[in-house]
Amino acid sequence: MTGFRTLDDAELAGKRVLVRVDLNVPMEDGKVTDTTRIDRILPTIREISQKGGKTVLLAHFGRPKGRDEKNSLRQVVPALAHALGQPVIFVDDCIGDDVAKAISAARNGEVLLLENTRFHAGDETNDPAFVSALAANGDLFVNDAFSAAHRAHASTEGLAHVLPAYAGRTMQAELEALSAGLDNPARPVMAIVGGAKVSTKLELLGNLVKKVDILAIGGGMANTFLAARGVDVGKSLCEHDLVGTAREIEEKAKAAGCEILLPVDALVAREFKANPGHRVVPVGDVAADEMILDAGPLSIAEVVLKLDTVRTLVWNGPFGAFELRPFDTATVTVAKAAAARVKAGKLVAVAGGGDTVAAMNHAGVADDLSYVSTAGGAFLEWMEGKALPGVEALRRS
Ligand SMILES: Nc1ncnc2c1ncn2[C@@H]1O[C@H](COP(=O)(O)OP(=O)(O)O)[C@@H](O)[C@H]1O
Ligand SMILES: O=C(OP(=O)(O)O)[C@H](O)COP(=O)(O)O
Repeated sequence: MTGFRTLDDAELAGKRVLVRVDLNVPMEDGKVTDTTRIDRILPTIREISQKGGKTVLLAHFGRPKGRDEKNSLRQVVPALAHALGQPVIFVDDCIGDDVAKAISAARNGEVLLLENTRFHAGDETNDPAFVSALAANGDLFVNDAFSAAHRAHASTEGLAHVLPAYAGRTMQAELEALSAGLDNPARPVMAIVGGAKVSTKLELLGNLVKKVDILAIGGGMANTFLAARGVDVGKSLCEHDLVGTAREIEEKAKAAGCEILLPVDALVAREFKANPGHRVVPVGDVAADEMILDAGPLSIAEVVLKLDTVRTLVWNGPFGAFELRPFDTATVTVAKAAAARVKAGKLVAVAGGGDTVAAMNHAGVADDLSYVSTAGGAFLEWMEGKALPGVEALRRS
């Protein structure tokens, strides 16, 4: 890979190597339910250990406001240690003397995981004092978190300016695979954007509609667009204060000649749990106390038909609450349809995002798509053609 220093360029023996990774993994009852993000960082950690460095992992989990046990990275330790096949030393802060002592006590080749960087406000504000406090415990910085590279945070961007900085093996692999698959995508291109992170992903659809021919919208994102069209979505996940933005995106799509597909029917329920009483309704018939939890059969059929008209698919965000049956139906059906077309050589399909990867694994197609990225928001911003702060900071000056 040109333009970046990689682990090939780093002198690692005896060094304290701060490695930014993405451990924002799907969890249920305190257990990791999809280990893809963990599995992808293993090559970097193992290489640092083999070359005699101490790996000091930095990561965020969730979007905490201050310290909160629910978002502690301690709960990720068993899955990480199991995948790595060696113990992981957990330190319950990411800056300060206790961190320094734990690193100094560790032997070369050992692996430490520091507590959630977002427990300190300075991470997200990229506060220079917090950057210095993080940097005090490292000799080198390796960024292996492509999926968090759209964030200009202290642990993703700031550190690269104060320590010798290198791209990790996953960062390298993601950039190479996305460039190879999508730099000049075969047209027409369809994007599917769903999921729950409506406010952070809605804005970027305004640019995405200029890059793709069809945009199929699902999940909480679709509910916000439906509300913008005057549909009553009941208790559904929906950012009502963003309906103006949704309308603007529809206008931009029209101007750019991008077709927007919204669900015409839905699976609705009164409770957010597996196998509740649910019904299939046209989107105009959602009762005030019901939630849309998945796209309905007509909507699924429309998306599957469109797959036959496009040559490239990019996908972030599930169509529904796929962790709960039967609200995995739309995501699983479309995933299988995409995988079949990839297998037949008719489609290049790239899917990405922490929960999207889990959904593709759940559908049993993760190995059948053209590429599965660990990144969701970062992947969409990369698709838009935006410079990602975490990547830009790694470029050789
Ligand atoms: N209609 C819906 N209502 C509530 N949650 C939904 C709905 N559709 C999808 N979701 C949720 O969206 C989450 C994934 O969203 P997001 O974090 O944006 O995806 P990713 O991590 O792949 O980028 C899943 O946990 C899923 O349950
Ligand atoms: O899970 C992540 O992104 P994704 O949901 O877009 O895949 C990353 O860890 C970034 O998390 P953030 O969107 O809270 O900054």
